[in-house]
Amino acid sequence: MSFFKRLKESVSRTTSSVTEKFKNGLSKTSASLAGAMSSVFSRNKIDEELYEELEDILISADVGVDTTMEIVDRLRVEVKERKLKDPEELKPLLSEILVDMLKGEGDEAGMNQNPDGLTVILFVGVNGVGKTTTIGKLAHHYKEEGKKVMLAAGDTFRAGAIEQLEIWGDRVGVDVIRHQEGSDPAAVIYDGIQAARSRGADILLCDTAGRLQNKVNLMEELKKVHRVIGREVADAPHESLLVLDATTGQNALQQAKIFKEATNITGIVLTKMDGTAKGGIALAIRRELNVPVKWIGLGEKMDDLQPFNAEQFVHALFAKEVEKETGGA
Ligand SMILES: Nc1nc2c(ncn2[C@@H]2O[C@H](COP(=O)(O)OP(=O)(O)OP(=O)(O)O)[C@@H](O)[C@H]2O)c(=O)[nH]1
Repeated sequence: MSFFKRLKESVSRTTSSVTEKFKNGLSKTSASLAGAMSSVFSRNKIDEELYEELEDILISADVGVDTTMEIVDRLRVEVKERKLKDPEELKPLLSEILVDMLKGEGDEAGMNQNPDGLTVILFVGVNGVGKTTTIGKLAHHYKEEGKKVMLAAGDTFRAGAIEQLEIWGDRVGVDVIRHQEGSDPAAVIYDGIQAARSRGADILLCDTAGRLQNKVNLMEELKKVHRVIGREVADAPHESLLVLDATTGQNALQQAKIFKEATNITGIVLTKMDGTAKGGIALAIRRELNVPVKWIGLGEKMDDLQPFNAEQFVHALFAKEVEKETGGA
């Protein structure tokens, strides 16, 4: 069976609204990639020039130089092994390689949760990347699953951050634990844990301030937060998610590298994918950081935050080609 057929089968296992969300959210990236690639695939033979054109396209989609080289090298090997001659045959092969690379080495992008007690999830990232919005959307997601969710307003540094989280708390209908602006984030999160326990919450989502200007401060603050959480709840935080704005491209990658040096990151949330034509950044982040992308922001609505899925992602990029080959069946 061709890879496009397999891809279609695999995405049809989730509800069609999820597939539509991925397709709509990634339509800018898909349009720009598909447009650029059509000239590659309509060449009359697979040669060095074709590979070079493909490299340029991937790099300009923010896939990053190292990741692009890895993709094209794998393509060359497979073309030789499978004895492919027609550039058209590269489309499904390229999609297959992208799915494989986005999946990583078998580590599923699922969220680690406490099987018997409170799950604590920590959010880190610089201001303006969509951290508060992501916490709000995730609170909505878990509430829809029937979980009791609470929020801890640990970004005590940025003016307005606490109020913004409270607005989300009201909107979603979950309690927010807060202190005064400027207070100790670890103390807010400590109180959050106590309140979550006494109110029987399943999940506590903790905001933090993302001060990148001073790495030592950032490190110390996050270390203290981790220490407090770990002392109160065994094996917590269960996830430490770094929120990155996809529209900032290679800058997001740089931020991620600094955060990764400062603290233990278990997953990435890539926001605003709907606002960029350079969604290739997801690949660069996955490969260069070796941290799974766990959630993806595909729009501003509450249910536009989706669990990341490599097949859905690649399917959305090549949706037109998949439909063409599988005949819309
Ligand atoms: N289109 C789109 N917009 C998003 C997405 N995620 C967040 N936003 C928007 O990005 C803007 C910034 O989001 P915030 O949540 O305020 O940013 P923030 O990271 O919390 O800022 P700090 O509180 O300073 O950390 C808001 O207007 C959000 O609606 C997304 O996936 N798609």
